[in-house]
Parts: sequence; C-alpha cells; structure tokens
Amino acid sequence: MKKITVVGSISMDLVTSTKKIPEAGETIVGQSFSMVPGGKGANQAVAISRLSTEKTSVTMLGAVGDDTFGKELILNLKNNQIFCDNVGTIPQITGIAQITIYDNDNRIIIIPGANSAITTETWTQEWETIKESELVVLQNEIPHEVNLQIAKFCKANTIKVLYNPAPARKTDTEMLDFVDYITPNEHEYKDLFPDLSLEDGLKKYPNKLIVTLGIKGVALHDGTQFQVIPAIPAKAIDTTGAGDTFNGAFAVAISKKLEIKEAIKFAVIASHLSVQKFGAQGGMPTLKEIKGHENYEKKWNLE
Ligand SMILES: Nc1ncnc2c1ncn2[C@@H]1O[C@H](COP(=O)(O)OP(=O)(O)OP(=O)(O)O)[C@@H](O)[C@H]1O
Ligand SMILES: [K+]
Repeated sequence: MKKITVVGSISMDLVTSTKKIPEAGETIVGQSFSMVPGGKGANQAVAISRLSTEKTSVTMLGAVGDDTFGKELILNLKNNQIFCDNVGTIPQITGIAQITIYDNDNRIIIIPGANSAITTETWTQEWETIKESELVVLQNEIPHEVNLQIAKFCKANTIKVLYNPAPARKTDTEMLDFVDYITPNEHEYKDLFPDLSLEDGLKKYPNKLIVTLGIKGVALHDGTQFQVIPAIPAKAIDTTGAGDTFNGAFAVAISKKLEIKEAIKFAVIASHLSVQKFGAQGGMPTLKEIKGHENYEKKWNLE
C-alpha cells in the first residue's frame, strides 16, 4: 500500500502559564503546567493519521532521545496509529519546547536535542520506506542537509514532496527545485522571498507555492491567476497547530488525488476545526468531523 511518510521533529511541549514573568534572580508561583506531545513533524503525522481511513498509513521518521520523554512520545505516535518502528532513539535528550503563556501570548524556548542530531548516514530501511511512499512531508525542525538529501532522493525517484518551511531558515530556497509543494505562512514567505510581493512570488511558482495567511485564508497562483481561498471564520479557542493541521490535511487530500485547490479547501476545513480546540494535536479533526462540515464536498471521495 502506498503511504505518506513524515520526516521531522518529535518534541515534548512543556507549557507553563503564569500571571507574572519573573525578573532575573526572582522565583514566583505560576498558574498551571502541562506536558503535551508536539514537534511539527509529529504534529503533522498525527493530523494525517486522524484523516486516514487505513491504519498506520502514515510512517514517521525522526529521532528521540534515550529518556522518558522519548518513550512517551513514541507511545503517543503509536496511540495515534502512526508507524514508528524506524524512529531512532539516540544518546541525546529528546527535543523540548518550553512554552510560557503570559498575558495571552506565548514565549517559547526550543531545545532541539535529538531532532537536530538526525543524520541519514545510518539509514537503510528508512530509504526503502521513503521509496515506497507516495508523498513525503518535511518541515524545518530537523537539519537542512537532511531535508535536502531527502528532497533530492525523492525527486530522483519521482516521489512527491510537501515542504513546510517552518520555522524559516536562510537555506530554504535551496529546497525549491526538489519539492512539489511548499507551504510557508505569511512571515515565512517574507523570509523566503524578501524582494518579491506575495503576488509576484506566487506567480513564479504556480500550483507549487501555497501561502497560508491565518484568518485571511490561503493564497496561490493557479497558472492563470492569483487566488485567495478564504479561511472559514471560527470561534478560535487556540490556534496552536493550525498550520500543522493544514499541512497534514493537505497531504492527505493530495495523496487521494484531489486537485490542488480542492486539497486546499479540504485543509481549510481541517484547520478551521482545529482552532476551536485546545492544543496542537488535541484540536486535529477526524475525517468524520470534516465530513460533517457544511463545506465538505461529496465529490472529494476521501475514503
Ligand atoms: N482564527 C482562525 N479561524 C479560522 N481558520 C484559521 C484561523 N487561524 C488559522 N486558520 C486556518 O489555518 C490555516 C493556517 O494558519 P496560519 O496561516 O496561521 O498558519 P501558521 O502560522 O503555520 O499556524 P500556527 O503556527 O499557529 O500553527 C489558515 O490558512 C486558515 O485556513
Ligand atoms: K488548536
């Protein structure tokens, strides 16, 4: 069976909320603390799995550290029906994101740990997995060299690549020739193409560059014209994971052979549903939930 493979980060989000930010040398008592599985790679794999009809049709490649977070995160992937036998455990710490919620805003410190130690040097089965994939999904929380190698391999083997250049890196443009879809948000777009207006950049990469604009929707050039596919307004509770949900849903729709604009519309419904629930993975909808939405189109036939 053809599958989607996600190669990317697997991290634990350590979320603290506080009414005060301590000064240097000060200790304060905060409001609450929780640990939630995260990492853009793992998040997108979960988004894909929730929308898949077959079990373990998504494979995760990446690495965790030899610690308790690593074990928990692998368990979380398995609980989400993600095939993760080839996720490596390496003598490192597992990646973490320390998130402080203060005054309705996030302050985030990321320690990439094992995510930044991923190397393809030891890969054998991993290349086979990629070779058997229909679509490979990449983000920017693992080393650029790894992404580039994978993208080149996929190009040589005519495997489609969806590349979500988040967070932005200076080297991102090196990926452009080797990927089929690239999905920056507005800010990442500006980092990618500082000298090009949105319309000009999209025109240069028709049906390939897809820019998510938050509540304003999603922009692309379809070869004929510039278009914005509107977002669906929602009573947003927590927009964390909107982008990951968008990418995961888009990947599923593309792998089911939906035309690009239809795939975007499907992903817009998914991300609209995701912002109405807490957490990145916590808010990711199932296929059933999307099918229950009034904007779902029967012709999509995503079974
Ligand atoms: N408040 C919202 N209401 C409805 N839909 C939203 C909202 N925010 C985001 N979306 C949907 O999610 C898509 C992706 O959002 P956005 O462009 O903010 O990505 P992002 O910056 O990668 O997200 P994040 O980093 O928060 O996960 C948007 O194109 C839109 O369709
Ligand atoms: K959410």
